[in-house]
Amino acid sequence: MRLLIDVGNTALKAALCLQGEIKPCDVSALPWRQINELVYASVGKNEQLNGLLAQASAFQVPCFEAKVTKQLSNLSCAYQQFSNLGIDRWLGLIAAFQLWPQQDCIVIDTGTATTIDVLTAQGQHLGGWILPGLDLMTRSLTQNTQRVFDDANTPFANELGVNTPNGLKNGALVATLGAVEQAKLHLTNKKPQLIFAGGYGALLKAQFLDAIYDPQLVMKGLNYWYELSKN
Ligand SMILES: Nc1ncnc2c1ncn2[C@@H]1O[C@H](COP(=O)(O)OP(=O)(O)O)[C@@H](O)[C@H]1O
Ligand SMILES: CC(C)(COP(=O)(O)O)[C@@H](O)C(=O)NCCC(=O)O
Ligand SMILES: [K+]
Repeated sequence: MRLLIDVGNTALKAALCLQGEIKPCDVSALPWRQINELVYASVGKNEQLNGLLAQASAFQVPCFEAKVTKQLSNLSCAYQQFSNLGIDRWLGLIAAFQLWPQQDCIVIDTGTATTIDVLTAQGQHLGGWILPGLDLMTRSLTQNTQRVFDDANTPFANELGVNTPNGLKNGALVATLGAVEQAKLHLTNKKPQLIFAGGYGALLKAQFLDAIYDPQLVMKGLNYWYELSKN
């Protein structure tokens, strides 16, 4: 069994991969004796990750860290300084390229930040954008203004705001949706496959026709990275 670990700026996510099936798991109750290798990706330092790596070595489980490369199979990274690209973004691109081959894709991962990456059918990463995540957007305003306030029961909606929490939340949503529309302009094919992942992925996916929400996208990318890199 393969343990997959994805460390973001907010949370560490874990999953177990068995015969190609990826299932989220709880790191506090890991079947260490059935784990053959630990494959991980991290966008920053993380104490919890260090603890897991220490446990892995205690159980003699080999560990492999995913890194961004300029090229991986037919996928190529837009960044000259490819090591500066967030590994989560690279993994999302790997998963999109493997799952939707010969298809222009836009990968949107909503975590602490919302990242948007444009990928051509030929596997060329054209680049993308880094936006504050929806909660980061709303928090930055409530914490830096006197009269903008939020309301936990107000949903994010693609509508004009008719009160302060509406204006705040809907503004964060439409800013993010607008960026996705802008990303489409960088592809000649006007109907690229939109692939959403991350905490608000389902919410964003619902705003578009024929879009995909895959909460395990980054984990699938991590697994593909390992398969493609170990050979
Ligand atoms: N189930 C959820 N419902 C709503 N928001 C979520 C949920 N999970 C995550 N989020 C949002 O995404 C952020 C963290 O999600 P995650 O994908 O774990 O981020 P990261 O990859 O940056 O660690 C949270 O700050 C919150 O904004
Ligand atoms: C933008 C990110 C922080 C998103 O990570 P997350 O929201 O998952 O914590 C991450 O992709 C990152 O650290 N990127 C490095 C800068 C870049 O991608 O250009
Ligand atoms: K993420």
